[in-house]
Amino acid sequence: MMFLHHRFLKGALAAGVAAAALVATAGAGATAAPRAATAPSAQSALPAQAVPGFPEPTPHTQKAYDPAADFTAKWTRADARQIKAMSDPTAGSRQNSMPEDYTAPTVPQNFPDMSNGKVWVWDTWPLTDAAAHQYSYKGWEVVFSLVADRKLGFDDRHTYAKLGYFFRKAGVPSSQRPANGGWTYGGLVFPKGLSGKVFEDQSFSHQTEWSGSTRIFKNGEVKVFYTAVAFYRNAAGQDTKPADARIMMSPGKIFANDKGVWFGGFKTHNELLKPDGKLYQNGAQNPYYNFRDPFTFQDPAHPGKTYMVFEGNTATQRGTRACTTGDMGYQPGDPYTETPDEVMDRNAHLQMANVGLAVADNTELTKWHFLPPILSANCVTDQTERPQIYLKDGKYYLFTISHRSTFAAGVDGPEGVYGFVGNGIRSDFQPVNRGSGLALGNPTNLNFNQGFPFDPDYNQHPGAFQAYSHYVMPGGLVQSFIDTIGTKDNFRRGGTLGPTVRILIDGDTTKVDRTYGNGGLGGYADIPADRDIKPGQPVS
Ligand SMILES: OC[C@H]1O[C@@](CO)(OC[C@@]2(O[C@H]3O[C@H](CO)[C@@H](O)[C@H](O)[C@H]3O)O[C@H](CO)[C@@H](O)[C@@H]2O)[C@@H](O)[C@@H]1O
Repeated sequence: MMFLHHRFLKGALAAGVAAAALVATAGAGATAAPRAATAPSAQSALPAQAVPGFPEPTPHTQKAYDPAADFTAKWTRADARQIKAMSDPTAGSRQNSMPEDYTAPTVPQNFPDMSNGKVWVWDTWPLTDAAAHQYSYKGWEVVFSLVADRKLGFDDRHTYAKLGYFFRKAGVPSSQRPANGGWTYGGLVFPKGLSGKVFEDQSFSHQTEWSGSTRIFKNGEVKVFYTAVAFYRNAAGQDTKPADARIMMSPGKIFANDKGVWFGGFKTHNELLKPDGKLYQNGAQNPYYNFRDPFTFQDPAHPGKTYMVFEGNTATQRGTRACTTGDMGYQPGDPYTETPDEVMDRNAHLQMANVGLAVADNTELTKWHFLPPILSANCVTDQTERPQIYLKDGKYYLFTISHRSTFAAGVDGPEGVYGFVGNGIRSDFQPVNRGSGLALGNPTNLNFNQGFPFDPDYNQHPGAFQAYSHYVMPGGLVQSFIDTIGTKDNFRRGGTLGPTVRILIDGDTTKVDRTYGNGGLGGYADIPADRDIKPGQPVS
């Protein structure tokens, strides 16, 4: 069965009404901020060739700071412009095509379904310890996924999302697994009704569980970190989110026998954090604020402490003209520069993403406090989603995902993974790959000069929306879910995990490994554990 994809709808509607379509989507529960509240996108009115030349990326020192310090690295507009600089065939490009090194191979439309039609599946993460080692438990690999009933349209899934899990036998080579990865759907993780108790106003029309990470400790103890979101029906019959999202933690236990895996506990749901309006924007400041996707970890440089990165926004009132010269990031002599006022006149200041940092105040991980954000993308993009800290060769990588539609006026990039490298969890992070930040994008027929939103060339590539919500695993393996494959006249929605790909991470570069799997495409839903744990065994 095919569902009409809202992206293609927007593409067909063209720029004049696209902003209205975005507002409508947001009213139905989306948190992607429209670029302009009332007017059509300012960027669509730009001349076809708005960029006469390219700036250099902003220099970033990668210097490390104390995690509690008040230093926030910037992903600047000059940095983000490198995405175009390395892909535009006409404009003195560094590369003369969208570089294959940062582009995922195209996924075919005849993909298998990992849940065999039971549920829609999207954001997914493995069972790990605080160092991101992926554990099997008594010989079973386990993953956690946002799931929703297949009776819903795929784009309605966010409003009804719950946390589910899958398991499969560990230690089987990908080539010997069934095409869909061989996972068994275990059902929902939490007992019904508990994750929504945190909201003072219980009159929500529905309440959802968003992403997330799950950590394993000794004796089969697990802690699930997730985002609680409540939707309230307004007089016009739309679902809105007046209550701030909460970052939550619920402790439970994993059990397994030779037949499979199940969980107990999850009776207590602890509220850890809600946006404070000082470091992290809240709903009173912006109805389209983003606050979610906790990822917890320990930093070898700060033993005994547990940290969390999460998706946030700069804490200004929506519409505040808060972007600075530093957010632009241009250097003296750059052939192309913009002033903050120029870009804010085009509403770029409605896109104010950051990556947040918090630290636990107790060993039970039930009490936390905010630290200043580690990265801001003011006037660059509105969403830096599902951030994760990834340690390799003594470097600290910050990976995050971003939609094309959330880039600010005048900057652009494909759906995919963006990466930043530094020397600590708080660092002057340098965007990877020619200073752009693009680590792994969906394949596109990019023509960045046609303006937002959804230029026809972009949408004509069947892979432009093939994958989202990537998660970078040990060994550079990257898993993601399939969103839509095809063009507007012939497409198939996903709702299942796509083929795992591998990126080679080396210093400030990443590169798609096309020798991995079949031309770079590994097994579908292939999330291999790299450690096995028995009950009672300490987890490193
Ligand atoms: O389901 C919520 C979790 O999913 C994440 C990452 O996948 O957020 C994705 C996000 O985008 C989806 O909705 C958009 C608008 O409806 C749509 O344009 C996009 O294609 C979808 O992937 O979901 C929220 C809510 O709709 C939106 O703000 C995000 O961009 C993750 O961050 C959430 O925990």
